[in-house]
Amino acid sequence: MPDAHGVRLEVRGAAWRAGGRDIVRDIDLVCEPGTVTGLLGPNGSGKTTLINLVAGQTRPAAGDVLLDGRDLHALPPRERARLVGLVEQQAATTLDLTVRQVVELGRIPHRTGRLAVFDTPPGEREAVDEALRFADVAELADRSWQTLSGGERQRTQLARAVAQRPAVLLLDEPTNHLDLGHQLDFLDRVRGLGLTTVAALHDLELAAAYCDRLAVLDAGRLVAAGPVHEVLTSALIADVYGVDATVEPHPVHDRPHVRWNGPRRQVRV
Ligand SMILES: Nc1ncnc2c1ncn2[C@@H]1O[C@H](COP(=O)(O)OP(=O)(O)OP(=O)(O)O)[C@@H](O)[C@H]1O
Repeated sequence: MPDAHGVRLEVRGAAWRAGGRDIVRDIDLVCEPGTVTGLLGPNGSGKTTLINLVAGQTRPAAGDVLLDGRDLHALPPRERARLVGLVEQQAATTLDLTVRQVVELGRIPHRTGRLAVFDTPPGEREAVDEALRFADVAELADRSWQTLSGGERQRTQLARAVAQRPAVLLLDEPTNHLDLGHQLDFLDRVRGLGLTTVAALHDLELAAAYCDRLAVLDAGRLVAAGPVHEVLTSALIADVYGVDATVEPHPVHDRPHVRWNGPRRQVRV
């Protein structure tokens, strides 16, 4: 598995525009090395947009993304691809690849010379095998990607990102196809990687249980960021999600536990 070698990620005044409007703007966010940051916010609030900016997939219209002080968007593409691993919300491909071949794609940024895409060099097979085991997809290695279930695809994409051995791991709603057991297992394993991780999550319970810090987007603006217990309050849930909820310490793990009572507008006071 990758050593704990996360870098410091800093987003400074970042903005991105499309369709004549600001999709995100004035985003200032610091993620210390090896920490897990949960990115929260309602549908359309800009989580995927911010993740794509940090992944180097899109360029900010304003501001910077810095990795250990270096401008991510100024790095050579291959170096950027080595440093940042991305598990997208819905990874689609029409190619008929096996699970092993999908995971091998994670090694491409590390290759030098004129090796064919699936011509795995000696020594690299180990990284791929480790990643397959890590994400619990080793038994699926020879299966066609096209035949996988949603959860199996998500775990395969995690294996690809782990095989890449990045310094920053970006996860866009990584647990949305996973059953409860695999959700807990997935986030537990991700924490164990020790990478600087940003995960867009809709499940507030999971975010509270597995993240060190939370960052909350609302209509493209960062409205809160900080340690989980400071950010995840009933006032924030009411403001951002329009939901009446009670937040109290979880009886087992002492992290915030969210109990929703209903949409805010229907709650009588
Ligand atoms: N290329 C684009 N052109 C126009 N609008 C866009 C474009 N990309 C994203 N948007 C809009 O920007 C907003 C933010 O989208 P984004 O996918 O970042 O939200 P999100 O917080 O990830 O949402 P969800 O929780 O639904 O996945 C949405 O209103 C979306 O429709």
